[in-house]
Amino acid sequence: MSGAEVALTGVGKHFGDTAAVVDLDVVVPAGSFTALLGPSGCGKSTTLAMLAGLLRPDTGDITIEGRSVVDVPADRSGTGLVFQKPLLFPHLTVEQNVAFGLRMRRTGRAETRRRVDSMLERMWLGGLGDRRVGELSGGQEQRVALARALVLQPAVLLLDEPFSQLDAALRVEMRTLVKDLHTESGTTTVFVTHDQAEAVEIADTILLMLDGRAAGHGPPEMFYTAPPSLAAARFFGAGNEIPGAVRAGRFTAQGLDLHQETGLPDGPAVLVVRQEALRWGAVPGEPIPGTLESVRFAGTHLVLQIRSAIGLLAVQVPVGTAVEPGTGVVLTLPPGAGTVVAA
Ligand SMILES: Nc1ncnc2c1ncn2[C@@H]1O[C@H](COP(=O)(O)OP(=O)(O)OP(=O)(O)O)[C@@H](O)[C@H]1O
Repeated sequence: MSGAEVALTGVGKHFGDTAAVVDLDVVVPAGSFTALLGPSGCGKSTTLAMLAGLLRPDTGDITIEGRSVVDVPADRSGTGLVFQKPLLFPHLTVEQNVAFGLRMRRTGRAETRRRVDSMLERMWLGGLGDRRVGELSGGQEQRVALARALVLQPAVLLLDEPFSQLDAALRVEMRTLVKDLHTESGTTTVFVTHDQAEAVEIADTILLMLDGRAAGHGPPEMFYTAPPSLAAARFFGAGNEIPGAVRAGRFTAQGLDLHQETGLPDGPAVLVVRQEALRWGAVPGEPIPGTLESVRFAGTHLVLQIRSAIGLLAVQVPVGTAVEPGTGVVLTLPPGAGTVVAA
């Protein structure tokens, strides 16, 4: 089944005095792979639980393909859910776990067998159908949990940090599997993670949540090349923050016009520039003279710290670049390399 559009309008949820989710207005496009990203406690799991119909929002509405699901029981909302822990039925076999939902729906015996068998094959679980789930590895258990959700052909697949308990190599394998499944089925997928690298790798769209609120929604590249706020830039590790001000659409720092255009109104602002967006040496762009203070080996590159008139700046250069601390150097800010955000 192909995916469905999911829309949240003014969605909020409190637990006592804690505002877990505040006024969330988001449209998750049909067929997208959306990462719900943010630090611990920002409201990701609460949002997912509301999408799944496990929690009722205090305010607002959630629709799937235009139909409100706020008062629809979780098993009828058209969503499939996989948690951090597989939560399989321990007394059932792999095959019985995967068939469970179909049996509940009174799907015919032959049809159930056909769908379960084909799902087990697809999940590299062929031959394990008769195993008790207690005899499986962590990765196999999580594949059974995925199979159990997907065999029902949900319109929306909801995944809450599904691989966080697996080791690094297995996580990479499972990400590839989930991405391939998404490509094959087109099922709208919402994937909760606190890991920015995982979100960038797996998703076509990221919804960043900070303190219960949406703090940016767009393709992964957007958060690198045009972060919507200082907080969003910091979450993605912007690298350099140059304080300054906007006057008539131009950003200046320490009286220097860095030729960065912005639509922001006049007032204090910060130019965020990733370490890899600054250039070492005089190339086309805004030259920034300074003194090389330190050099740090970072595995795939060197990170240089340069003292300049606009503050201490970090830039990445290839390993092997000839650098000598204490010497005068020139960095370049290429046109459009930074983003001006409100302070
Ligand atoms: N059942 C609950 N009762 C009380 N407070 C809750 C409950 N569930 C969540 N919260 C609070 O709501 C806020 C958001 O929690 P949520 O679990 O949605 O965040 P999260 O981003 O998923 O965090 P994590 O990555 O740590 O799972 C937190 O402050 C949390 O303590």
